[in-house]
Amino acid sequence: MLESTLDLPVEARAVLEEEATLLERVRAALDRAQERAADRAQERAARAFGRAPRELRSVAALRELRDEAAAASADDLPAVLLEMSVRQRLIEQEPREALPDPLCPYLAHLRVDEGQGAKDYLLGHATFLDPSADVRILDWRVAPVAQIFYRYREGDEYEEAFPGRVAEGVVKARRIVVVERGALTRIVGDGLVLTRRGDGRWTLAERAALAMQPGGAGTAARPGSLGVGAGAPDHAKAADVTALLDADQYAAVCAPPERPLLVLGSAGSGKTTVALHRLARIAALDPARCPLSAMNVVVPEEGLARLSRRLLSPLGAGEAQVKTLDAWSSATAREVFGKPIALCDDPPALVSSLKRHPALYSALRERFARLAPANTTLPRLRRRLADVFTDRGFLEGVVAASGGDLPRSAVEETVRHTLLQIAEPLDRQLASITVASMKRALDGRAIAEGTPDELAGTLDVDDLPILLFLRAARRGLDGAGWSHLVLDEAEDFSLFELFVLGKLLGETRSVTLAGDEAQQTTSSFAGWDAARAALGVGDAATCRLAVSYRCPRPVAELARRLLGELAPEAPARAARDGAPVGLFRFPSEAQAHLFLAGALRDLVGREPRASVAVIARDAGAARELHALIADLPEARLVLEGAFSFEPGIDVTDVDSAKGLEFDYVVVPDATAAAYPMNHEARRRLHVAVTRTSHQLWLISGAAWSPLLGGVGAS
Ligand SMILES: Nc1ncnc2c1ncn2[C@@H]1O[C@H](COP(=O)(O)OP(=O)(O)OP(=O)(O)O)[C@@H](O)[C@H]1O
Repeated sequence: MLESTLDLPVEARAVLEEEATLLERVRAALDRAQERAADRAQERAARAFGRAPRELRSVAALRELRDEAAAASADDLPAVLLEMSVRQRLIEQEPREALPDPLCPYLAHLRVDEGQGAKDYLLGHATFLDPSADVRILDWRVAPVAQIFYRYREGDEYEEAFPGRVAEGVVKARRIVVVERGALTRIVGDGLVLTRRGDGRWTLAERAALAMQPGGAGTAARPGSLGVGAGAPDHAKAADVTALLDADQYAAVCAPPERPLLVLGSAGSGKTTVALHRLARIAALDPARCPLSAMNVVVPEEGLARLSRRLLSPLGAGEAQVKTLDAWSSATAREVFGKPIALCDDPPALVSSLKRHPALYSALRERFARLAPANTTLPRLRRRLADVFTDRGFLEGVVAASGGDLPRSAVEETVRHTLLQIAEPLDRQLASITVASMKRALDGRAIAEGTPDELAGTLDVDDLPILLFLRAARRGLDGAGWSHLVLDEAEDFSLFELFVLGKLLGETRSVTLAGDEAQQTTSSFAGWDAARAALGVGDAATCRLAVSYRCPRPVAELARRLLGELAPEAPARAARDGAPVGLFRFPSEAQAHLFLAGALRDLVGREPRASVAVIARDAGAARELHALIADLPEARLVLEGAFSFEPGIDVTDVDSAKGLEFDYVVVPDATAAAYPMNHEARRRLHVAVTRTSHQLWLISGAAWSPLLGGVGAS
């Protein structure tokens, strides 16, 4: 340790020594606590079973018994199995005391002086106190001291009302601490950043200077080279975001649980982070009233659902239910209507747009204002919906009210699709034929498979929220008993979905909506007032996050330019500088692809820990690109959101990548054909580029997208 810090100035060395000593003290205290916990568990076992506890609880002994069982004779087997089950139960019953993880016991260090000498507090995900060792680790979710950490900076005087007292003092030290596999690897103080390099030596940077380096990696991007070192093997792990929350984010996280909250902000400003931290805090504050099993997160896409689960787990909230909108509406429809509903796999995009549009919501409210509750059974609602979607006059009214969002062709397309869906399924038409083989096509498939007849008898997944809305509006829905609800990427929820979710939320009203209108990728957004009203929380407080943390400045600036007139008035402040955006245009698509494949191969060799996304305009384009690098073990085609979040290259499309982030993003088709001059293309390209946390490349094998304006020309 000492030798590895010799190059550092005295003060930096002192900080490092201090943190190393503190970590050592914590580790020793945790070791002792673990031993005590084990002893207590053994005593309990001894009391309960009257047998030598250590021997009973031994996992090794259980393994031996398992081997014995495999070789036991039929006569001996019952006795061996009985013994095994007793031991297994004992091991399972062993109460797990929630001690902090010794390999990463805390995230931050706060030293305060309230007039009686300095006192050290550590913030982590679980509370652990050992006064005799002067160790205080506090759970950030519930400890009042966390307020001081998030609201003040080093040297600040503070005054905070805590339960039963007013705390006054001075912040002596405020440091974010990164511990990886039990070893200190980074200390971020308010004025300095200390990082342990791969060779074990420590380096020092000014905090402000660090923010100006691309990806914090300290390496400049070379023109034509993808990668700034973020995924290099010796790159230190980033600090836990829980320790990084800014004062506005922390205030939103601490908003009263019963108060509905709308969290707005540009891409990468921390909306998901705030929403999930708020959920975790509410559960920790009152686990009896707000059990995690009754907390729900609903998001539009599978990728974000997976990411949300990963983010909730270290916050101690891994048991919260995370669902996609489609999974939620299918499960709810099954529950409410009491039977499974056959769904059409791939409804036409235009029909989906119409079914999610706010103009349809208004029109249906009016049309069914007097629907009798008795007419809200599934068969009757289906019939009424079929009438609606084959009523050209009504649909033309919806298109006219859509303000140009929906083209006239949506009317015919919806009528045609609905007629196929309400046709009598072939199975039923052929019911009189009893020989099964006669109901199969020549290739052995079911006779309707792959034909328009396959649609007969189905509904679209977008019909389910409409059916549920009609049912809920006329007959109500039983509350789901949820204690908190998070709706992320809420700009993509339809008013039907919001209405039904609001009814299920019932009296609780504990809800966090997070969204960004500039990122809407479906036709459903009706404005935040309408969204709040449909959800039944018209009085929700609004919090606007102003700093863009994910994207480096060049990417944030490009993203804003792409939005053009759709950009919010006040630009978000980019938290750091970074590598310039790479722009590469080639005369043909084939050349563009060859160039990209080469750059990706180089990058995974140099930075095996990097996450790279190649975000194509749609699934078909993603498939083609993946074929080019399919031989690379690091390359994965991800179309249904099945992201692994492992290092490597995800070749995917805009819809799948929504809400996610990657070290490096490549848009392989920034062409006029893929992103023409219209609002939808603006928002989609904006979503793609803002997935970047370190470096962005735009590639075109034809004319640049006009949305890039002067950027592409240069
Ligand atoms: N205060 C902060 N300091 C540093 N990093 C932060 C901070 N808040 C959030 N982040 C990081 O910024 C990134 C973006 O956060 P998050 O995904 O919550 O943003 P978002 O607003 O939901 O983005 P999007 O709208 O694009 O889905 C994440 O890597 C998160 O850990």
